[in-house]
Amino acid sequence: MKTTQRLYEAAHPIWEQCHAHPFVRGIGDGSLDLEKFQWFLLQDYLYLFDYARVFAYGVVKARDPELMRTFSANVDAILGGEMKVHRAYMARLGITEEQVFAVQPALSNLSYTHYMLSCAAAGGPAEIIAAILSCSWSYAEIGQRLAAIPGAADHPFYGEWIRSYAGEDYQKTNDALVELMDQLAEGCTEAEYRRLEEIFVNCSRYELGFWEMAWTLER
Ligand SMILES: Cc1ncc(C[n+]2csc(CCO)c2C)c(N)n1
Repeated sequence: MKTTQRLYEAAHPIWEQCHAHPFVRGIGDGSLDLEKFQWFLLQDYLYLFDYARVFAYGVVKARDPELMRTFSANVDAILGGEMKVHRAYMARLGITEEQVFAVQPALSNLSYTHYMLSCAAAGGPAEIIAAILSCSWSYAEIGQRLAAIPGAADHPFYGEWIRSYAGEDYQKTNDALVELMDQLAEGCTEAEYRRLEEIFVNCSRYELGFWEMAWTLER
């Protein structure tokens, strides 16, 4: 069985809780409170800077120049591309970047990003991709599932969010990370695999916590 298939199965029950979470369902049926989405957006914007830093650790730790380029391209894509959707929503909601940086990260957010950063600092490229993958992959699946709900992708407010994660570009970016995880885990021992699974499952737990943080407006 592929490494990523094992990882997927290990995290599956937590991912199902993400799909069933009222925040995610609310994006799908358009009923989500704007206040909750706005809080999510502010927290997520802060999250993305640390997420980019996790990839930056990959640039430092990679021995192979091609892998270095991959990590570097991801840093660039997050700081440029991923943040475009956020900035577009911030413009619609009248939020400036200065206002975002004045916000304190919720502990669920801070704990999540610091966990990823500590895994990246202690580990190598495989641990870094394991830490990054549940974020990328779970959003790819959430985007696809939400886009399959009739009318959801055409919602005047939440449609753009759904289309960006369900879109081909984003799905391809995620597929490349899934493939990279399998490459980097090739030939690893069972003990090394267990460490990757521990990281992947913990990050999935943090993903669930992030939805809950936004839903409860955790300060
Ligand atoms: C809490 C949280 N988890 C996942 C993502 C999704 N995400 C973050 S960066 C990126 C680009 C691919 O590496 C994607 C899809 C998010 N925005 N916020």
